[in-house]
Amino acid sequence: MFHKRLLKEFKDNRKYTVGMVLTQWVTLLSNVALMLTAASLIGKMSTRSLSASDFQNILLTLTGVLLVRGGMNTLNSKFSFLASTAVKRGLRDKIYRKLMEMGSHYRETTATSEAVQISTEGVDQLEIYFGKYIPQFFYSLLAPVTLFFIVGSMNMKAAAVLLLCVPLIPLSIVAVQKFAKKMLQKYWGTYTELGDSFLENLQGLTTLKIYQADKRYAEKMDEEAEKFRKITMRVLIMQLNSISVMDLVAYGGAAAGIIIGVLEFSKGSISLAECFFILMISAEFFLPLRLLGSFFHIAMNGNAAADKIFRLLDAPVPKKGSVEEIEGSSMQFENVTFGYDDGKPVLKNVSFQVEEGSFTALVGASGCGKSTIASLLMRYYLNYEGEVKIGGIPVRELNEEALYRKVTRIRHDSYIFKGTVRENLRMGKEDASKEEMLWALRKVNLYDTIMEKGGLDMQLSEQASNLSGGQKQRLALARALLHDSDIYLFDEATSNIDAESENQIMDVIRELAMVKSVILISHRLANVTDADQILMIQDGTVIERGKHRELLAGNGAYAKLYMSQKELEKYAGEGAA
Ligand SMILES: Nc1ncnc2c1ncn2[C@@H]1O[C@H](COP(=O)(O)OP(=O)(O)OP(=O)(O)O)[C@@H](O)[C@H]1O
Repeated sequence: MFHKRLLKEFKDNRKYTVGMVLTQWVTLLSNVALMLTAASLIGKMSTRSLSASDFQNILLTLTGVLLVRGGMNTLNSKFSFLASTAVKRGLRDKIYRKLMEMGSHYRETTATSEAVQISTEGVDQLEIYFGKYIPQFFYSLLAPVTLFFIVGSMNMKAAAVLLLCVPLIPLSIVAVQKFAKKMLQKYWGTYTELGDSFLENLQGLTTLKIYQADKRYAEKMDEEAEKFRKITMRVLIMQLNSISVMDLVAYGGAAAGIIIGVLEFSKGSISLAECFFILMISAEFFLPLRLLGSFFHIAMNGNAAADKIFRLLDAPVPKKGSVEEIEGSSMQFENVTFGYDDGKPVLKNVSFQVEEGSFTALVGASGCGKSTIASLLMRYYLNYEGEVKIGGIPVRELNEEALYRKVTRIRHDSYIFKGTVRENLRMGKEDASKEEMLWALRKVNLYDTIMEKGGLDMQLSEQASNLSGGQKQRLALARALLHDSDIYLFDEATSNIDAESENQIMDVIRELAMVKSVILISHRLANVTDADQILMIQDGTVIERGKHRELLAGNGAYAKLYMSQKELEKYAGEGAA
């Protein structure tokens, strides 16, 4: 019935729940007063003993009831609003803080689309849960008992029949609940899956178009949408059916009470006025529970959403490091073994040292583990054996801010934000002066291009789609230069771009390597020949290490790969000529 954890987390909301129950109860009492007055009026009409003061009474009662109902409704809506906004704000705040705490690690437990869905629609589902369902639950217990005593004071038999029929509604709700819980979980699962593929397909639309796979994927998404439509329809059918069952019970119960009332009147046990009152009030025994039943499915949906929200809130947060300052900029891998979720080791007993201010290149076939090494240095994963150190301090102990001040990673798909060039550059250095920004643009040979397009105020579209691939990557490099960290990790920073941009970027990297510690991951071995050390990686293991000349002389895997690339580039060059 209730999500215990939700109630515990928001126990401050109890005062609003009490307020809502009380306002509904006072409204019920005022309705009873009105019905009693109306019933006595009818009674007097039957005995022809009606006087002018009776009309006055009913008018006064009616005005009083209207005023009380109006006041109570306003109060009720206010409490409902306060309860639901407190929950929505509280939960969204918790989700936000959790996501901030987890940083990029949140993706290990929750897909981005799911995080968005649960913090928007998921949280909205709880509005009715707290604002309507919970108070209605308690009011549904209070109302029939109150009415039992009022009707019981007139006729115990009718009151007992009405009260005994009331539990049939919750019984039907419990029966539906058993069936509904699984269905609603499935509904949410299908919903988030659909959101996931929608987001992914939208982001990859250009790729899908290029490979003419958009139609196939559209059909796949249609199938998923159809699956979602079917489960939504099943949920709606279940809700409608259960409301029909509740209606049957509610109106059946009220009819039973009315029949008893009429029989009692015909036996002379109650007056006509009392009979009329029972006739008018009997439905009130059931209406609160019936309304509860209609909120029930929304509440169950809220329960399923709450499960998802708490799964995110309970996800383990990677241990925060406490070291706030890193002195040196050397790097060490000491017997590091690591695998992703599937447990298969990607890095096997990797050890190497990068001296402060030196230039190290990581090379090897695709999938051998180069980027994984960069990810461990960036502290993206902590569940490895061995030790990864920066400046002699294990990265596990490093505070993320300190690490990001120390290390800048530039990937082949660096993210450029929609906005001006200035805004993007200032991500690298918040207080960068105009001169510094222009210096960085000159360094990466982008100054003239940007000046032609509006200078630092040039508007960049989403993902900088109004720049070429090479320009975009050079802008990312300019931003990284402004960051001015002691360590730079270039992770395939020159892949997929034109040769001119590649050469310009490589010139900057070489220059940078004279004053900073640089690790360069590159497929193209011609780019790494100047490195102080080259690590040749194969299947997650460092199989060769040394300078370019040493490795060539060794005639091992590196030498073979270098020669074969050289041959290929020679043929390509000749072909182009
Ligand atoms: N997030 C991840 N989850 C699971 N497996 C992953 C993940 N990232 C990489 N892998 C796997 O780990 C292995 C090493 O990947 P990694 O990206 O480190 O290789 P790489 O040498 O950088 O490759 P490339 O040169 O193609 O970029 C691959 O088999 C890859 O499939």
